Amino acid sequence: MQTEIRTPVAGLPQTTEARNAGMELDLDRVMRVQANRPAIERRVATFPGRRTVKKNYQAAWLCKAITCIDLTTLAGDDTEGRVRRLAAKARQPVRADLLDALGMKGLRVGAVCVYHDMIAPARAALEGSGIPVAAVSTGFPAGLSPFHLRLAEIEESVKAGAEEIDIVISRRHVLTGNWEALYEEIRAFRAACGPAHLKAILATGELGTLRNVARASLVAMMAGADFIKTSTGKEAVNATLPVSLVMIRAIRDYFDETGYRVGYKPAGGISKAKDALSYLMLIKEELGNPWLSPDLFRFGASSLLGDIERQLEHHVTGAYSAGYRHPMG
Ligand SMILES: O=C[C@H](O)COP(=O)(O)O
Repeated sequence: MQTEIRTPVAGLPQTTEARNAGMELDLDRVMRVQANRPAIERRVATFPGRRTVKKNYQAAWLCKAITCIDLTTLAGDDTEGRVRRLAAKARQPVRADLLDALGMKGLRVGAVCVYHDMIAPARAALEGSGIPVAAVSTGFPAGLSPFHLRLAEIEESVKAGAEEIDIVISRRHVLTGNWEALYEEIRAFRAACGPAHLKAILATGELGTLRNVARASLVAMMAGADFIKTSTGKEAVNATLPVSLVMIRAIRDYFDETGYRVGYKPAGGISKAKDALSYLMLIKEELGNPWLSPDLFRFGASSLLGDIERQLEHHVTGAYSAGYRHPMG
C-alpha cells in the first residue's frame, strides 16, 4: 500500500528518508522487544521524588503543561455550546490577570479534541487562534465498527477540518499477536488521514502486558503514526507512568534507529497538576528537551487544566479557589 509520508515537524531534524526507512514492518525487530516490569516499576516509583519544582519554576512548568494539553470533551451529551465554552478556554486557558502576573500573555493549549459532530463548531469557535482541532475516530472508543466505515470516518473528519485524527487500534490484533494486521490497519488509517496528523491510541489498559504495549508502540510507529497515545479515557485503566515509560522508551529507540521523532500523548485520568509535572519530568529525563513541546508531547485531558489554573492562582495570589470555579465546558 502506498502511504504518503508526513512532512516533518518544522524546525526538527527529521527527514523523509529517515521516516521511510522506519516505515517497513520489521517483524523480527518487533518480536525482539521485551519489557522488564520490575525494572520499569522501580524506575517510575522515583517520580516525582526529588524532582519536585517549586515557586516560579513550578509555575513555568505548569504553563508549559498547558501548552501541551489536548483540551478534550468526549461525552454523549456534548453540545455546540459546551464546545464553544471549551474553545474559549483553549484560547485563554488561564484568567487574564493571572497571565499578566505570570508574564505569560498569549498562552494557549495544544489542541481541542472532540467527536466528529463537534468538529465544525470547534473550528468556528477557534478560528484565527491557530489552535488545531483533533477528532477521535475509527469507531472510538472500541474501534469495532466495519473497517470501511472507520476509513470513511477519518476522511469525513479531515474534510470537516480536523487537523489531527486520534484513531483507535483493534486490540485483538495485539492480543492475538497479529502484528501484520495491526501494521496494515494503521497504514490504511495513515493513508486516509492525508494531510492530518495521526495519533494512534493503543488502549494500553486492554493490551494485557507491558511487552504488548512495547510491541504495539513499535508497530504503530513503523506504520507511520505521528503520535502514540495511551488510552481513550474510557478503558478501566488509562494512562499510567509504567505504561508511559515503556512507550517513551519505544519512541527513543525508534528515534535512535530512524532519526524520526514520534510524539507521545498520555490520556485518560490525568487531572492533577502534580501528575502533569511527573509526566513532564519523565519526558525530559527519557527523551530530552526536543519532546517538551506541543509538536511532540500532549496530555489528553478533560479536567487537568482546571487544577493547573488553581495552582497558578495559588502561586500568584497565595489562595486556593474551589475546583467548581474552574469549569471546562
Ligand atoms: O483523550 C482524552 C481523554 O478521553 C480524556 O480523559 P479524561 O476525561 O479522563 O481527562
